[in-house]
Amino acid sequence: MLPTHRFTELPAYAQLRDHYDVLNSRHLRDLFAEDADRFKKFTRQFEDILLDFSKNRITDETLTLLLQLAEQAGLSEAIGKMFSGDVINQTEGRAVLHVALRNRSNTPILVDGTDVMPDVNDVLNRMKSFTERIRSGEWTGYTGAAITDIVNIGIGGSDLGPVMVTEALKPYADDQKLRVHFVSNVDGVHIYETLQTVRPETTLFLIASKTFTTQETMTNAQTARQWFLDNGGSEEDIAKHFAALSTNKSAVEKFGIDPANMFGFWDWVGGRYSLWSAIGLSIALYIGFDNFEELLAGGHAMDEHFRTAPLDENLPVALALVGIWYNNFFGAQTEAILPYDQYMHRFAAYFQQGDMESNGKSVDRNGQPVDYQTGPIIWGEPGTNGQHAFYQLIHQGTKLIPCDFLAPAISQRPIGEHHNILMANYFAQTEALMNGKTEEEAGDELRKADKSEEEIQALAPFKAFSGNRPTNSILFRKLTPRTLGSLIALYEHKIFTQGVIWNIFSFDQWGVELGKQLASRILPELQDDTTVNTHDSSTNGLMNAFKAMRSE
Ligand SMILES: O=P(O)(O)OC[C@H]1O[C@](O)(CO)[C@@H](O)[C@@H]1O
Repeated sequence: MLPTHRFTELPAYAQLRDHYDVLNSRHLRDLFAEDADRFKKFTRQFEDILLDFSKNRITDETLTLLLQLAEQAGLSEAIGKMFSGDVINQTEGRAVLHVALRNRSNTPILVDGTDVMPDVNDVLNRMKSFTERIRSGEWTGYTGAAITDIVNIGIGGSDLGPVMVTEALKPYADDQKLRVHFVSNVDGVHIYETLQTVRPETTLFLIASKTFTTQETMTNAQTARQWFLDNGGSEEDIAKHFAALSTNKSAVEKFGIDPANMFGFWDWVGGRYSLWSAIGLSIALYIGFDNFEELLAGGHAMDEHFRTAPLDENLPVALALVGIWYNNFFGAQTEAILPYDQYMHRFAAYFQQGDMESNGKSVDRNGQPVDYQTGPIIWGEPGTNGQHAFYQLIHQGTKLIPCDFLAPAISQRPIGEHHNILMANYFAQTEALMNGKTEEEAGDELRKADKSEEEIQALAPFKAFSGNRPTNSILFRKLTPRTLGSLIALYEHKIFTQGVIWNIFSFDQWGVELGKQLASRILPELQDDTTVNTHDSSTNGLMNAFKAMRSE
């Protein structure tokens, strides 16, 4: 069990409120002018990853108070409990052990008195030999031809992680010919379009679902199965073309997948933390098992840092505290994740689930409604594309949007001046957001451009930037599997830290249930043309309009 507290009653909370009143009127430009050591003070290094959080509206005192807040919330104890397999997902009665999946040191981790590492290693070994057989062409489809295409069918945590990682690590798949496809949406368009591009005799379907009951995944899996049977495959051939990644053995067998092709995991792996488990099989197939192990090693290295580094040297803790500062004291509603790396184009989408499904809660660990803000809205796109879309609002809008800027020093595809141009934009953006441009400076520029004093007066207010807009810069050497593993774990532990401090449960997701329940009640009502009158007037009206439109 995690310790509980009242977030707003922690002594440091009141001190931070008072401190906010002082700091809110300070400009980042002045904070930098006053303190030559700011960069040194507010950067933290972990292996090849540098976190610079100096361009935040903080001082030494802010950081001290935020660290006290973390200590008073029992963060150190909570970290210990997660790593030791305590039942910290209390509403589901489960431990939270994605860290065990990447525990390369193999130190025992006990759940109910049993070490989970032998089972973890057993599945990893099976994934390794399966991956090698598929990639080498030893495993063949029903015509004797090697597998060329992997279709992962899954949704949420059984999709977003593998999609994000396979995109991010595309350069590591250069050596081989396997293509990966991902089908998640129950919209038939998704499976239709994917099946257009593959052939049954050379395709391996991975049915990825922790529960093996998710409506979208089961529907897509049945459609894939039928397509396979309709296009040359037989029932006996299914064993060569379907594998399951799941915790639910009986449902897998019922679906007709050979238990030898099932790669299991455990209830202590949350869906949105599962890319490190058998759910990562598509990743291993795509980039090879050695690279998959490097990804795990990177995650493990960050775990060890999070578990052992003092809080004030701890990268996930720094990210979490800065986020809390804006979320709970400045009233910021959102956070943008902006990778300056095209291969990371699904990174923000991945952490939309990671963060929002974890910390989108309004009841605290005492079962009481919270009277403070919890998880932020996460969004973002890669730079520089975002600059030409939504950065206007970040620079000059009325909302405070803390942003994380991520970038590699070394491009995976060094072509001409591209990377220097990309990085020039990366550095320019955080500098611009911090410093802004005064009306006076805007006026001087207009004067240099020979504008009349009248024009200057009229235009300067529009050309000024308030600045004082906070950013974190996360600079890393290169987007290797190891570094990506560390970056993912960095954000995972940030989310955990914030959940502990907000006194909420970060590892359940009851908020997704109601919609699922209602959809299964509505589905039979859509199966004929009878007028619907069992809901409110809007839902009835919409369903009846839908029925009328489809029969026109
Ligand atoms: O892997 P499953 O069981 O199909 O679940 C998929 C997703 O559905 C959810 O339970 C809720 O939408 C997610 O947490 C999970 O990642």
